[in-house]
Amino acid sequence: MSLKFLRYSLNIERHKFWRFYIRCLSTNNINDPIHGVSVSQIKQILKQKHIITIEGHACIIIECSLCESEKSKKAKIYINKTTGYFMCDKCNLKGEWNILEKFLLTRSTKVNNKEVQKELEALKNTTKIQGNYISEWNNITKLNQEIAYLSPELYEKVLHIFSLPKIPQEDILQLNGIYVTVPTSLYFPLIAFNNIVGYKILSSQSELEQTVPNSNVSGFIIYKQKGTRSDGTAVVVPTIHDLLALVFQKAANVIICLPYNLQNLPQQLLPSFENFKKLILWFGNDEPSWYTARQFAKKLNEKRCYFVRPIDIQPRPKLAADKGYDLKNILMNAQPIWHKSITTFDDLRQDILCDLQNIDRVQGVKWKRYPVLNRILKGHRRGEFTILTGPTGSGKTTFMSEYSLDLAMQGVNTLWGSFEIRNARLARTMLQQMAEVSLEDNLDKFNTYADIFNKLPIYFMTFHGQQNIKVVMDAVEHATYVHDIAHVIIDNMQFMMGISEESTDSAKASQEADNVLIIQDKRLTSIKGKKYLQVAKNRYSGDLGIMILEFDKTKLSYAQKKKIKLEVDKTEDKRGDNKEEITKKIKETHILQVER
Ligand SMILES: Nc1ncnc2c1ncn2[C@@H]1O[C@H](COP(=O)(O)OP(=O)(O)OP(=O)(O)O)[C@@H](O)[C@H]1O
Repeated sequence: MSLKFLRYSLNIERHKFWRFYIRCLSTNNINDPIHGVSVSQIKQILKQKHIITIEGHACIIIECSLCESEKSKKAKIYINKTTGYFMCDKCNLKGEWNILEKFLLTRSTKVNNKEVQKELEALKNTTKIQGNYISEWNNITKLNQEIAYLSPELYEKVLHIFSLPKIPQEDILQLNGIYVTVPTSLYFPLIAFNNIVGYKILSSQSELEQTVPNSNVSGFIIYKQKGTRSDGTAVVVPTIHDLLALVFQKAANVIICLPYNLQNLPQQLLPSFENFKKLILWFGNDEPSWYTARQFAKKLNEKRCYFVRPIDIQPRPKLAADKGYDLKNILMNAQPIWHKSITTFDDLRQDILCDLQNIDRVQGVKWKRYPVLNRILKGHRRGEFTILTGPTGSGKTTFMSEYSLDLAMQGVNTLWGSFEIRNARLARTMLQQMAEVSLEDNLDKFNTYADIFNKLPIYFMTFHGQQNIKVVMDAVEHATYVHDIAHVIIDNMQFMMGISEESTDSAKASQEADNVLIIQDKRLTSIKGKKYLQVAKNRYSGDLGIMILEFDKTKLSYAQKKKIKLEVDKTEDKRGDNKEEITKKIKETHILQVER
Protein backbone atom coordinates (compact mmCIF):
# COMPACT_ATOMS: atom_id res chain seq x y z
CA MET A 1 0.00 0.00 0.00
CA SER A 2 1.35 3.37 -0.95
CA LEU A 3 1.15 5.96 1.75
CA LYS A 4 1.73 8.78 -0.64
CA PHE A 5 -1.43 10.47 0.54
CA LEU A 6 -1.31 10.69 4.18
CA ARG A 7 -3.65 12.62 6.42
CA TYR A 8 -3.12 12.90 10.11
CA SER A 9 -5.95 13.31 12.49
CA LEU A 10 -4.69 13.80 16.03
CA ASN A 11 -6.96 13.88 18.99
CA ILE A 12 -5.02 16.04 21.36
CA GLU A 13 -5.06 15.20 25.02
CA ARG A 14 -1.91 16.46 26.66
CA HIS A 15 0.49 19.26 26.01
CA LYS A 16 4.14 19.64 26.95
CA PHE A 17 5.66 22.23 29.23
CA TRP A 18 7.24 24.26 26.49
CA ARG A 19 4.93 26.49 24.53
CA PHE A 20 5.29 28.97 21.74
CA TYR A 21 3.27 32.05 21.45
CA ILE A 22 1.19 32.67 18.36
CA ARG A 23 -0.96 35.68 17.82
CA CYS A 24 -4.61 34.80 17.61
CA LEU A 25 -6.41 37.86 16.31
CA SER A 26 -9.83 36.61 15.40
CA THR A 27 -11.68 33.65 16.77
CA ASN A 28 -11.34 31.47 13.71
CA ASN A 29 -7.82 32.21 12.54
CA ILE A 30 -4.59 30.90 13.92
CA ASN A 31 -1.88 33.20 12.67
CA ASP A 32 1.85 33.18 13.03
CA PRO A 33 4.39 34.67 13.92
CA ILE A 34 5.37 32.50 16.83
CA HIS A 35 7.57 33.78 19.63
CA GLY A 36 9.27 31.20 21.79
CA VAL A 37 8.64 31.58 25.52
CA SER A 38 9.11 29.43 28.57
CA VAL A 39 8.45 29.99 32.24
CA SER A 40 12.16 29.82 33.07
CA GLN A 41 12.95 32.50 30.47
CA ILE A 42 10.25 34.73 31.94
CA LYS A 43 11.56 34.21 35.46
CA GLN A 44 15.11 34.90 34.36
CA ILE A 45 14.19 38.26 32.86
CA LEU A 46 12.16 39.26 35.92
CA LYS A 47 15.08 38.30 38.14
CA GLN A 48 17.54 40.20 35.96
CA LYS A 49 15.40 43.33 36.35
CA HIS A 50 15.09 42.76 40.13
CA ILE A 51 11.32 42.46 39.92
CA ILE A 52 9.64 40.81 42.88
CA THR A 53 7.52 37.89 41.73
CA ILE A 54 4.79 35.82 43.33
CA GLU A 55 4.50 32.25 42.13
CA GLY A 56 0.79 31.80 41.38
CA HIS A 57 -1.00 28.61 40.35
CA ALA A 58 -1.22 29.31 36.63
CA CYS A 59 0.44 32.73 36.49
CA ILE A 60 3.48 34.60 37.75
CA ILE A 61 2.33 37.76 39.50
CA ILE A 62 4.29 41.03 39.56
CA GLU A 63 3.50 44.63 40.44
CA CYS A 64 2.18 46.60 37.45
CA SER A 65 4.46 49.36 36.24
CA LEU A 66 2.29 50.09 33.20
CA CYS A 67 -0.68 51.55 35.08
CA GLU A 68 -0.89 55.31 34.83
CA SER A 69 -3.48 56.34 37.37
CA GLU A 70 -2.38 56.99 40.94
CA LYS A 71 -5.05 54.75 42.45
CA SER A 72 -3.69 51.84 40.49
CA LYS A 73 -0.53 51.67 42.54
CA LYS A 74 -1.32 48.24 43.86
CA ALA A 75 -2.15 46.88 40.43
CA LYS A 76 -0.80 43.46 39.58
CA ILE A 77 0.23 41.92 36.32
CA TYR A 78 -0.55 38.24 35.80
CA ILE A 79 1.79 36.48 33.38
CA ASN A 80 0.57 33.14 32.10
CA LYS A 81 3.23 30.52 32.85
CA THR A 82 2.51 28.61 29.68
CA THR A 83 2.06 31.27 27.02
CA GLY A 84 3.53 34.40 28.60
CA TYR A 85 0.27 36.27 27.94
CA PHE A 86 -0.03 39.09 30.48
CA MET A 87 -2.89 41.02 31.99
CA CYS A 88 -3.15 43.83 34.54
CA ASP A 89 -5.98 43.54 37.08
CA LYS A 90 -6.55 47.31 37.27
CA CYS A 91 -5.90 48.93 33.89
CA ASN A 92 -6.91 45.74 32.09
CA LEU A 93 -3.96 46.08 29.73
CA LYS A 94 -3.21 42.71 28.19
CA GLY A 95 -1.01 41.30 25.50
CA GLU A 96 1.87 39.15 24.39
CA TRP A 97 4.88 38.52 26.58
CA ASN A 98 7.30 39.96 24.04
CA ILE A 99 5.80 43.45 24.47
CA LEU A 100 5.99 43.29 28.26
CA GLU A 101 9.48 41.86 28.01
CA LYS A 102 10.64 44.73 25.81
CA PHE A 103 9.10 47.23 28.19
CA LEU A 104 10.74 45.68 31.24
CA LEU A 105 14.12 45.43 29.53
CA THR A 106 14.17 49.01 28.27
CA ARG A 107 12.28 50.97 30.91
CA SER A 108 15.35 52.17 32.83
CA THR A 109 17.80 52.23 29.93
CA LYS A 110 15.87 54.55 27.59
CA VAL A 111 17.25 52.51 24.69
CA ASN A 112 14.63 52.21 21.93
CA ASN A 113 12.16 53.37 24.51
CA LYS A 114 10.14 55.37 22.01
CA GLU A 115 9.38 52.32 19.92
CA VAL A 116 8.35 50.29 22.95
CA GLN A 117 6.18 53.15 24.18
CA LYS A 118 4.51 53.27 20.77
CA GLU A 119 3.75 49.55 20.96
CA LEU A 120 2.34 49.98 24.45
CA GLU A 121 0.15 52.88 23.34
CA ALA A 122 -1.20 50.77 20.50
CA LEU A 123 -1.99 48.02 22.98
CA LYS A 124 -3.73 50.46 25.32
CA ASN A 125 -5.83 51.75 22.45
CA THR A 126 -6.95 48.24 21.49
CA THR A 127 -7.85 47.55 25.11
CA LYS A 128 -9.98 50.71 25.14
CA ILE A 129 -11.71 49.80 21.87
CA GLN A 130 -12.67 46.40 23.22
CA GLY A 131 -16.19 46.60 24.65
CA ASN A 132 -16.92 48.69 27.67
CA TYR A 133 -19.19 46.28 29.47
CA ILE A 134 -19.62 48.43 32.56
CA SER A 135 -21.66 51.03 30.69
CA GLU A 136 -23.44 48.34 28.67
CA TRP A 137 -24.39 46.63 31.90
CA ASN A 138 -25.57 49.92 33.42
CA ASN A 139 -27.90 50.37 30.46
CA ILE A 140 -29.30 46.86 30.87
CA THR A 141 -29.85 47.56 34.58
CA LYS A 142 -31.57 50.88 33.88
CA LEU A 143 -34.02 49.43 31.39
CA ASN A 144 -34.87 46.26 33.33
CA GLN A 145 -35.46 44.95 36.83
CA GLU A 146 -33.01 43.27 39.19
CA ILE A 147 -34.14 39.72 39.94
CA ALA A 148 -33.57 40.21 43.65
CA TYR A 149 -35.98 43.16 43.74
CA LEU A 150 -38.89 41.70 41.78
CA SER A 151 -42.18 41.55 43.67
CA PRO A 152 -42.56 38.16 45.43
CA GLU A 153 -45.35 37.17 42.98
CA LEU A 154 -43.32 38.05 39.90
CA TYR A 155 -40.20 36.42 41.36
CA GLU A 156 -42.10 33.16 41.83
CA LYS A 157 -43.42 33.41 38.27
CA VAL A 158 -39.88 33.96 36.94
CA LEU A 159 -38.56 30.94 38.85
CA HIS A 160 -41.34 28.90 37.28
CA ILE A 161 -40.71 30.18 33.72
CA PHE A 162 -37.00 29.31 33.94
CA SER A 163 -37.57 26.05 35.90
CA LEU A 164 -35.38 27.30 38.73
CA PRO A 165 -35.40 26.04 42.32
CA LYS A 166 -37.05 28.20 44.98
CA ILE A 167 -33.99 30.18 46.00
CA PRO A 168 -34.69 32.96 48.55
CA GLN A 169 -34.43 36.39 46.91
CA GLU A 170 -31.73 37.46 49.38
CA ASP A 171 -29.52 34.63 48.11
CA ILE A 172 -30.02 35.46 44.46
CA LEU A 173 -29.06 39.06 45.30
CA GLN A 174 -25.42 37.91 45.42
CA LEU A 175 -25.48 37.29 41.68
CA ASN A 176 -26.78 40.73 40.64
CA GLY A 177 -28.92 39.14 37.93
CA ILE A 178 -31.36 41.08 35.76
CA TYR A 179 -34.79 40.00 34.51
CA VAL A 180 -35.38 41.02 30.89
CA THR A 181 -38.91 40.70 29.50
CA VAL A 182 -38.33 40.85 25.72
CA PRO A 183 -37.20 38.24 24.88
CA THR A 184 -37.79 36.64 28.27
CA SER A 185 -34.34 36.02 29.68
CA LEU A 186 -32.09 36.40 32.71
CA TYR A 187 -28.78 38.28 32.50
CA PHE A 188 -25.90 37.59 34.90
CA PRO A 189 -22.73 39.72 34.95
CA LEU A 190 -19.29 38.15 34.44
CA ILE A 191 -16.86 39.51 37.01
CA ALA A 192 -13.08 39.89 36.91
CA PHE A 193 -11.38 41.68 39.82
CA ASN A 194 -14.65 43.40 40.81
CA ASN A 195 -15.24 44.69 37.29
CA ILE A 196 -18.01 43.70 34.90
CA VAL A 197 -16.34 42.29 31.80
CA GLY A 198 -19.35 40.72 30.06
CA TYR A 199 -22.50 38.77 30.83
CA LYS A 200 -24.28 35.48 30.37
CA ILE A 201 -27.85 35.27 29.15
CA LEU A 202 -30.17 32.43 30.14
CA SER A 203 -33.09 31.99 27.77
CA SER A 204 -36.52 30.88 28.93
CA GLN A 205 -36.94 28.72 25.84
CA SER A 206 -34.28 26.19 26.72
CA GLU A 207 -31.37 25.73 29.07
CA LEU A 208 -29.23 27.35 26.39
CA GLU A 209 -26.87 30.08 27.51
CA GLN A 210 -25.33 32.84 25.44
CA THR A 211 -22.19 34.73 26.44
CA VAL A 212 -21.19 38.31 25.62
CA PRO A 213 -18.43 38.75 24.45
CA ASN A 214 -18.36 35.52 22.51
CA SER A 215 -14.67 34.80 23.15
CA ASN A 216 -11.73 35.49 25.47
CA VAL A 217 -13.64 36.97 28.39
CA SER A 218 -11.66 37.37 31.62
CA GLY A 219 -14.50 36.93 34.14
CA PHE A 220 -16.97 34.40 35.50
CA ILE A 221 -20.24 34.41 37.46
CA ILE A 222 -19.39 34.11 41.12
CA TYR A 223 -21.62 33.35 44.08
CA LYS A 224 -20.41 33.86 47.64
CA GLN A 225 -22.72 32.67 50.38
CA LYS A 226 -23.58 35.58 52.69
CA GLY A 227 -22.20 35.41 56.20
CA THR A 228 -19.61 32.74 55.45
CA ARG A 229 -15.83 33.05 55.24
CA SER A 230 -14.03 31.71 52.21
CA ASP A 231 -11.42 29.06 52.95
CA GLY A 232 -9.97 29.45 49.43
CA THR A 233 -12.17 26.71 47.95
CA ALA A 234 -14.52 27.19 45.01
CA VAL A 235 -16.81 24.77 43.20
CA VAL A 236 -16.61 25.29 39.42
CA VAL A 237 -19.65 24.41 37.28
CA PRO A 238 -20.47 24.84 33.59
CA THR A 239 -23.98 26.38 33.63
CA ILE A 240 -26.16 28.85 35.50
CA HIS A 241 -28.64 26.05 36.27
CA ASP A 242 -25.84 24.07 37.95
CA LEU A 243 -24.79 27.07 39.99
CA LEU A 244 -28.35 27.75 41.13
CA ALA A 245 -28.89 24.10 42.07
CA LEU A 246 -25.88 24.34 44.41
CA VAL A 247 -27.04 27.73 45.76
CA PHE A 248 -30.48 26.30 46.54
CA GLN A 249 -29.02 23.42 48.57
CA LYS A 250 -26.43 25.75 50.17
CA ALA A 251 -23.91 23.11 49.19
CA ALA A 252 -20.85 25.37 48.91
CA ASN A 253 -19.67 28.77 50.10
CA VAL A 254 -18.16 29.88 46.80
CA ILE A 255 -19.53 28.73 43.44
CA ILE A 256 -18.18 29.77 40.05
CA CYS A 257 -20.02 29.38 36.76
CA LEU A 258 -17.76 29.28 33.69
CA PRO A 259 -18.40 31.83 30.93
CA TYR A 260 -18.39 29.42 27.98
CA ASN A 261 -19.71 26.30 29.71
CA LEU A 262 -17.40 23.42 28.73
CA GLN A 263 -16.54 24.81 25.30
CA ASN A 264 -13.53 26.86 26.21
CA LEU A 265 -11.54 28.15 29.20
CA PRO A 266 -9.88 31.35 27.96
CA GLN A 267 -6.37 32.04 29.22
CA GLN A 268 -7.62 35.56 30.04
CA LEU A 269 -9.77 33.96 32.76
CA LEU A 270 -6.93 32.27 34.63
CA PRO A 271 -5.87 35.35 36.70
CA SER A 272 -9.37 35.50 38.21
CA PHE A 273 -8.84 31.98 39.58
CA GLU A 274 -5.51 32.79 41.24
CA ASN A 275 -7.04 33.52 44.66
CA PHE A 276 -8.36 29.99 45.08
CA LYS A 277 -6.20 27.29 46.51
CA LYS A 278 -8.70 24.50 45.91
CA LEU A 279 -11.01 24.15 42.93
CA ILE A 280 -13.63 21.41 42.73
CA LEU A 281 -14.63 20.85 39.13
CA TRP A 282 -18.14 19.45 38.80
CA PHE A 283 -18.83 19.06 35.11
CA GLY A 284 -21.09 16.06 34.64
CA ASN A 285 -20.74 12.39 33.91
CA ASP A 286 -20.60 12.17 30.13
CA GLU A 287 -17.48 11.68 28.03
CA PRO A 288 -16.88 15.28 26.88
CA SER A 289 -17.32 16.58 30.44
CA TRP A 290 -14.86 14.03 31.76
CA TYR A 291 -12.15 15.01 29.29
CA THR A 292 -12.85 18.70 29.64
CA ALA A 293 -12.37 18.45 33.41
CA ARG A 294 -8.89 17.00 32.83
CA GLN A 295 -8.01 19.54 30.16
CA PHE A 296 -9.21 22.54 32.19
CA ALA A 297 -7.44 21.21 35.29
CA LYS A 298 -4.15 21.27 33.38
CA LYS A 299 -4.66 24.96 32.67
CA LEU A 300 -5.79 25.78 36.20
CA ASN A 301 -2.91 23.76 37.70
CA GLU A 302 -3.81 20.18 38.50
CA LYS A 303 -2.29 20.36 41.96
CA ARG A 304 -5.16 22.47 43.32
CA CYS A 305 -7.93 20.74 41.33
CA TYR A 306 -10.38 18.15 42.61
CA PHE A 307 -13.19 16.68 40.64
CA VAL A 308 -16.50 15.00 41.12
CA ARG A 309 -16.03 11.62 39.46
CA PRO A 310 -18.35 10.96 36.53
CA ILE A 311 -20.28 7.98 37.87
CA ASP A 312 -24.00 7.32 37.41
CA ILE A 313 -25.05 8.72 40.77
CA GLN A 314 -23.00 11.90 40.25
CA PRO A 315 -24.39 13.71 37.20
CA ARG A 316 -23.91 17.48 36.91
CA PRO A 317 -25.40 19.53 39.81
CA LYS A 318 -28.69 20.45 38.11
CA LEU A 319 -29.45 16.82 37.18
CA ALA A 320 -28.32 15.55 40.57
CA ALA A 321 -30.63 18.06 42.28
CA ASP A 322 -33.53 17.03 39.99
CA LYS A 323 -32.98 13.44 41.16
CA GLY A 324 -33.09 14.56 44.78
CA TYR A 325 -29.43 13.82 45.58
CA ASP A 326 -27.63 15.60 48.39
CA LEU A 327 -25.16 17.88 46.57
CA LYS A 328 -23.08 18.54 49.67
CA ASN A 329 -22.48 14.80 50.06
CA ILE A 330 -21.35 14.48 46.45
CA LEU A 331 -18.94 17.40 46.91
CA MET A 332 -17.48 15.77 49.99
CA ASN A 333 -16.48 12.81 47.82
CA ALA A 334 -14.56 14.95 45.28
CA GLN A 335 -11.14 13.45 44.50
CA PRO A 336 -7.83 15.13 43.69
CA ILE A 337 -6.97 15.14 39.96
CA TRP A 338 -3.25 15.12 40.59
CA HIS A 339 -1.89 11.59 40.59
CA LYS A 340 1.20 10.61 42.49
CA SER A 341 3.78 8.64 40.54
CA ILE A 342 2.98 5.58 42.62
CA THR A 343 -0.61 4.67 43.28
CA THR A 344 -2.61 1.91 44.96
CA PHE A 345 -5.57 -0.14 43.81
CA ASP A 346 -7.68 1.76 46.29
CA ASP A 347 -6.92 4.99 44.41
CA LEU A 348 -7.65 3.34 41.09
CA ARG A 349 -10.93 1.62 41.97
CA GLN A 350 -12.97 4.80 41.44
CA ASP A 351 -11.37 5.25 38.00
CA ILE A 352 -12.25 1.67 37.08
CA LEU A 353 -15.85 2.14 38.23
CA CYS A 354 -16.08 5.33 36.13
CA ASP A 355 -14.80 3.46 33.09
CA LEU A 356 -17.22 0.58 33.63
CA GLN A 357 -20.21 2.85 34.08
CA ASN A 358 -19.26 4.94 31.09
CA ILE A 359 -18.39 2.29 28.50
CA ASP A 360 -20.39 4.07 25.85
CA ARG A 361 -18.93 7.43 26.78
CA VAL A 362 -15.34 6.21 26.97
CA GLN A 363 -15.80 4.91 23.44
CA GLY A 364 -15.90 8.50 22.24
CA VAL A 365 -18.02 11.04 20.41
CA LYS A 366 -20.17 9.31 17.78
CA TRP A 367 -20.44 10.65 14.25
CA LYS A 368 -23.94 11.71 13.29
CA ARG A 369 -23.29 11.14 9.58
CA TYR A 370 -21.48 7.79 9.69
CA PRO A 371 -23.30 5.21 11.84
CA VAL A 372 -21.22 2.48 10.20
CA LEU A 373 -17.98 4.11 11.29
CA ASN A 374 -19.39 4.33 14.83
CA ARG A 375 -19.93 0.59 14.78
CA ILE A 376 -16.37 -0.14 13.71
CA LEU A 377 -14.35 2.58 15.44
CA LYS A 378 -16.91 3.07 18.28
CA GLY A 379 -16.42 6.84 18.11
CA HIS A 380 -13.85 9.61 18.16
CA ARG A 381 -11.58 9.42 21.23
CA ARG A 382 -9.10 12.02 22.39
CA GLY A 383 -5.43 11.21 22.37
CA GLU A 384 -5.64 8.92 19.35
CA PHE A 385 -3.70 9.30 16.13
CA THR A 386 -5.53 8.48 12.90
CA ILE A 387 -4.13 8.21 9.39
CA LEU A 388 -6.30 8.51 6.29
CA THR A 389 -4.78 7.39 3.03
CA GLY A 390 -5.92 6.56 -0.52
CA PRO A 391 -5.25 7.13 -4.24
CA THR A 392 -4.89 10.56 -5.86
CA GLY A 393 -8.11 12.54 -5.95
CA SER A 394 -10.07 9.79 -4.20
CA GLY A 395 -11.70 12.30 -1.86
CA LYS A 396 -9.49 12.24 1.21
CA THR A 397 -9.74 15.97 1.87
CA THR A 398 -13.46 15.95 1.16
CA PHE A 399 -14.02 13.03 3.55
CA MET A 400 -11.82 14.51 6.27
CA SER A 401 -13.70 17.84 5.99
CA GLU A 402 -17.03 16.17 6.63
CA TYR A 403 -15.61 13.79 9.27
CA SER A 404 -14.26 16.74 11.30
CA LEU A 405 -17.26 19.00 10.61
CA ASP A 406 -19.56 16.32 12.03
CA LEU A 407 -17.56 16.30 15.28
CA ALA A 408 -17.19 20.09 15.42
CA MET A 409 -20.98 20.41 15.07
CA GLN A 410 -21.17 18.36 18.27
CA GLY A 411 -18.84 20.78 20.07
CA VAL A 412 -15.44 19.13 19.45
CA ASN A 413 -12.94 22.03 19.22
CA THR A 414 -11.11 21.45 15.94
CA LEU A 415 -7.87 22.74 14.41
CA TRP A 416 -7.24 22.34 10.69
CA GLY A 417 -3.81 22.46 9.13
CA SER A 418 -4.33 22.41 5.39
CA PHE A 419 -0.96 22.57 3.67
CA GLU A 420 -2.08 21.58 0.21
CA ILE A 421 -5.24 23.51 -0.45
CA ARG A 422 -6.14 27.06 0.53
CA ASN A 423 -8.14 27.55 3.71
CA ALA A 424 -10.84 29.42 1.77
CA ARG A 425 -11.40 26.38 -0.46
CA LEU A 426 -11.42 24.01 2.47
CA ALA A 427 -13.83 26.21 4.45
CA ARG A 428 -16.07 26.44 1.39
CA THR A 429 -16.25 22.64 1.18
CA MET A 430 -17.11 22.43 4.88
CA LEU A 431 -19.70 25.21 4.56
CA GLN A 432 -21.40 23.33 1.73
CA GLN A 433 -21.28 20.10 3.74
CA MET A 434 -22.87 21.90 6.67
CA ALA A 435 -25.54 23.61 4.55
CA GLU A 436 -26.25 20.35 2.66
CA VAL A 437 -27.13 22.33 -0.49
CA SER A 438 -25.21 23.77 -3.42
CA LEU A 439 -23.88 27.16 -2.29
CA GLU A 440 -23.85 28.49 -5.85
CA ASP A 441 -27.57 27.83 -6.20
CA ASN A 442 -28.33 29.35 -2.80
CA LEU A 443 -26.26 32.49 -2.80
CA ASP A 444 -29.07 34.45 -1.14
CA LYS A 445 -28.66 32.27 1.96
CA PHE A 446 -24.88 32.56 2.05
CA ASN A 447 -24.81 34.90 5.06
CA THR A 448 -27.20 32.72 7.06
CA TYR A 449 -25.01 29.66 6.50
CA ALA A 450 -21.81 31.62 7.10
CA ASP A 451 -23.16 32.99 10.41
CA ILE A 452 -23.98 29.49 11.62
CA PHE A 453 -20.59 28.16 10.48
CA ASN A 454 -18.84 31.04 12.20
CA LYS A 455 -20.15 29.78 15.53
CA LEU A 456 -18.59 26.34 15.10
CA PRO A 457 -15.41 25.73 17.11
CA ILE A 458 -13.20 25.30 14.02
CA TYR A 459 -9.82 27.03 13.70
CA PHE A 460 -7.55 27.11 10.67
CA MET A 461 -3.77 27.29 10.72
CA THR A 462 -2.48 29.71 8.14
CA PHE A 463 0.61 27.75 7.10
CA HIS A 464 0.78 26.70 3.49
CA GLY A 465 3.19 24.56 1.51
CA GLN A 466 6.22 22.85 3.02
CA GLN A 467 6.86 23.62 6.67
CA ASN A 468 9.19 22.66 9.45
CA ILE A 469 7.33 20.09 11.55
CA LYS A 470 8.57 21.58 14.82
CA VAL A 471 7.17 24.99 13.94
CA VAL A 472 3.83 23.43 13.05
CA MET A 473 3.67 21.25 16.15
CA ASP A 474 4.50 24.23 18.35
CA ALA A 475 1.60 26.11 16.78
CA VAL A 476 -0.64 23.09 17.36
CA GLU A 477 0.44 22.87 21.01
CA HIS A 478 -0.21 26.54 21.53
CA ALA A 479 -3.64 26.42 19.90
CA THR A 480 -4.47 23.36 21.97
CA TYR A 481 -3.80 25.32 25.12
CA VAL A 482 -5.45 28.58 24.10
CA HIS A 483 -8.53 27.19 22.33
CA ASP A 484 -8.85 23.85 24.13
CA ILE A 485 -8.44 22.00 20.86
CA ALA A 486 -9.57 18.37 20.99
CA HIS A 487 -9.09 17.39 17.34
CA VAL A 488 -6.25 18.33 14.99
CA ILE A 489 -6.22 17.52 11.28
CA ILE A 490 -3.04 17.84 9.24
CA ASP A 491 -3.64 17.59 5.50
CA ASN A 492 -1.34 16.40 4.22
CA MET A 493 1.57 15.41 6.41
CA GLN A 494 3.87 14.16 3.68
CA PHE A 495 3.32 17.23 1.54
CA MET A 496 3.90 19.48 4.55
CA MET A 497 7.16 17.78 5.38
CA GLY A 498 8.28 17.25 1.78
CA ILE A 499 8.58 13.49 2.32
CA SER A 500 8.87 11.31 -0.78
CA GLU A 501 6.59 8.40 -1.63
CA GLU A 502 9.21 5.84 -0.75
CA SER A 503 9.85 7.31 2.65
CA THR A 504 10.01 4.84 5.51
CA ASP A 505 8.52 7.57 7.69
CA SER A 506 5.10 6.75 6.23
CA ALA A 507 5.35 3.12 7.27
CA LYS A 508 6.54 4.18 10.69
CA ALA A 509 3.64 6.58 10.98
CA SER A 510 1.09 3.88 10.22
CA GLN A 511 2.77 1.64 12.80
CA GLU A 512 2.39 4.39 15.39
CA ALA A 513 -1.14 5.27 14.37
CA ASP A 514 -4.06 4.12 16.48
CA ASN A 515 -6.35 4.05 13.47
CA VAL A 516 -5.57 3.61 9.78
CA LEU A 517 -8.33 4.46 7.32
CA ILE A 518 -7.97 3.84 3.58
CA ILE A 519 -10.21 5.13 0.83
CA GLN A 520 -10.42 2.26 -1.66
CA ASP A 521 -11.72 2.88 -5.14
CA LYS A 522 -12.74 -0.43 -6.66
CA ARG A 523 -14.35 1.51 -9.53
CA LEU A 524 -10.89 1.81 -10.97
CA THR A 525 -10.55 -1.99 -11.32
CA SER A 526 -14.12 -3.23 -11.81
CA ILE A 527 -17.20 -1.77 -13.49
CA LYS A 528 -19.47 -2.71 -10.62
CA GLY A 529 -16.84 -1.72 -8.08
CA LYS A 530 -17.67 0.76 -5.33
CA LYS A 531 -15.75 3.31 -3.41
CA TYR A 532 -15.41 2.50 0.26
CA LEU A 533 -13.54 3.42 3.39
CA GLN A 534 -11.54 0.58 4.85
CA VAL A 535 -10.67 0.58 8.53
CA ALA A 536 -7.33 -1.26 8.34
CA LYS A 537 -6.24 -0.66 11.92
CA ASN A 538 -8.19 -0.01 15.10
CA ARG A 539 -6.15 -0.15 18.26
CA TYR A 540 -9.10 0.54 20.57
CA SER A 541 -11.35 -2.44 19.86
CA GLY A 542 -9.55 -4.31 17.10
CA ASP A 543 -12.70 -4.31 14.95
CA LEU A 544 -11.97 -3.83 11.27
CA GLY A 545 -14.38 -3.35 8.41
CA ILE A 546 -15.54 -1.18 5.56
CA MET A 547 -17.99 1.64 5.05
CA ILE A 548 -19.42 2.17 1.57
CA LEU A 549 -18.80 5.73 0.41
CA GLU A 550 -21.72 7.04 -1.59
CA PHE A 551 -20.96 10.56 -2.70
CA ASP A 552 -23.60 13.27 -2.93
CA LYS A 553 -22.11 15.85 -5.23
CA THR A 554 -24.51 18.65 -4.27
CA LYS A 555 -23.81 18.28 -0.58
CA LEU A 556 -20.16 17.14 -1.07
CA SER A 557 -21.17 14.49 1.43
CA TYR A 558 -20.55 10.82 2.18
CA ALA A 559 -23.18 10.78 4.90
CA GLN A 560 -25.11 7.54 5.00
CA LYS A 561 -28.45 8.01 3.26
CA LYS A 562 -31.46 7.45 5.45
CA LYS A 563 -33.16 4.93 3.20
CA ILE A 564 -32.46 1.66 4.96
CA LYS A 565 -35.95 1.40 6.44
CA LEU A 566 -37.65 1.84 3.06
CA GLU A 567 -35.44 -0.79 1.51
CA VAL A 568 -36.30 -3.18 4.34
CA ASP A 569 -40.02 -2.73 3.80
CA LYS A 570 -39.72 -3.26 0.03
CA THR A 571 -37.57 -6.36 0.38
CA GLU A 572 -39.87 -7.82 2.97
CA ASP A 573 -42.83 -7.56 0.59
CA LYS A 574 -41.04 -9.30 -2.24
CA ARG A 575 -39.47 -12.16 -0.39
CA GLY A 576 -41.63 -12.39 2.68
CA ASP A 577 -38.46 -12.65 4.76
CA ASN A 578 -38.31 -11.92 8.45
CA LYS A 579 -37.76 -8.17 9.01
CA GLU A 580 -34.84 -8.56 11.41
CA GLU A 581 -33.06 -10.90 9.01
CA ILE A 582 -33.34 -8.39 6.19
CA THR A 583 -32.21 -5.48 8.33
CA LYS A 584 -29.17 -7.56 9.19
CA LYS A 585 -28.50 -8.32 5.53
CA ILE A 586 -28.74 -4.68 4.51
CA LYS A 587 -26.48 -3.66 7.33
CA GLU A 588 -24.00 -6.28 6.21
CA THR A 589 -23.75 -4.63 2.82
CA HIS A 590 -22.63 -1.50 4.62
CA ILE A 591 -20.27 -3.07 7.11
CA LEU A 592 -18.07 -6.08 6.58
CA GLN A 593 -16.56 -6.99 9.91
CA VAL A 594 -13.28 -8.85 9.86
CA GLU A 595 -12.67 -11.12 12.83
CA ARG A 596 -9.29 -10.93 14.49
N1 LIG B 1 -16.79 9.77 -4.45
C1 LIG B 1 -16.58 10.82 -5.25
N2 LIG B 1 -17.14 10.85 -6.47
C2 LIG B 1 -16.94 11.90 -7.30
N3 LIG B 1 -16.20 12.98 -6.97
C3 LIG B 1 -15.63 13.00 -5.76
C4 LIG B 1 -15.77 11.93 -4.84
N4 LIG B 1 -15.10 12.25 -3.72
C5 LIG B 1 -14.53 13.45 -3.95
N5 LIG B 1 -14.86 13.91 -5.13
C6 LIG B 1 -14.41 15.16 -5.76
O1 LIG B 1 -13.09 14.91 -6.23
C7 LIG B 1 -12.27 16.05 -6.09
C8 LIG B 1 -11.01 15.68 -5.33
O2 LIG B 1 -11.33 15.37 -4.00
P1 LIG B 1 -10.30 15.58 -2.81
O3 LIG B 1 -9.53 16.84 -3.00
O4 LIG B 1 -11.07 15.39 -1.56
O5 LIG B 1 -9.36 14.33 -3.05
P2 LIG B 1 -7.96 14.02 -2.38
O6 LIG B 1 -7.88 12.56 -2.28
O7 LIG B 1 -7.82 14.79 -1.14
O8 LIG B 1 -7.00 14.58 -3.50
P3 LIG B 1 -5.38 14.66 -3.47
O9 LIG B 1 -4.95 13.26 -3.67
O10 LIG B 1 -5.07 15.53 -4.63
O11 LIG B 1 -5.00 15.24 -2.17
C9 LIG B 1 -13.13 17.09 -5.39
O12 LIG B 1 -13.62 17.99 -6.37
C10 LIG B 1 -14.27 16.32 -4.78
O13 LIG B 1 -15.46 17.10 -4.74
